[in-house]
Amino acid sequence: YISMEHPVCNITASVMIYDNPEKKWVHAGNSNSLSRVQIYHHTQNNSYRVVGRLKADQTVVINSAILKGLKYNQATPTFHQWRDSRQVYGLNFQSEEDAQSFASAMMSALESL
Ligand SMILES: CC(=O)N[C@@H](Cc1ccccc1Cl)C(=O)N1CCC[C@]12C=C[C@@H]1CC[C@@H](C(=O)N3CC[C@@H]4C=C[C@H]5CC[C@H](C(=O)O)N5C(=O)[C@H]43)N1C2=O
Repeated sequence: YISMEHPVCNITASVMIYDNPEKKWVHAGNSNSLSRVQIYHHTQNNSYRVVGRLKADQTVVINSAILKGLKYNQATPTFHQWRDSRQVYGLNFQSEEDAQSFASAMMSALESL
């Protein structure tokens, strides 16, 4: 099977989802544990998505399309966030370097859309 999607980055982060009614951030997958967060590039239709899986049990905790015009907000040097049609996502990185590495992969994905 030739997968049409290829990871263009692969970073460890804690994934958070904003609970709008409660007005607070919650840990995705209800687990304050680390996830492997990847940006996948679907080569055939030149689309991208962010996929995150808990390291502990591979639960998918984020699966969000990166759409043209997405505003990626680097709220702090180690907490970045963005919205999609359904939710607001936050990534808590372990270092500024990891955050920058993810941000540059996100930015180049956005530029190529
Ligand atoms: C207009 C808008 O959506 N603005 C967004 C940010 C944003 C800007 C541009 C493009 C996309 C986004 Cl998501 C926004 O301000 N949001 C999205 C939902 C929550 C929030 C709205 C209000 C609050 C004010 C403080 C800030 C926030 O939540 N922060 C700032 C960075 C900080 C970092 C980490 C997280 C982890 C837990 C901690 C907390 O909530 O106690 N926390 C925060 O307090 C985060 N907030 C937000 O990020």
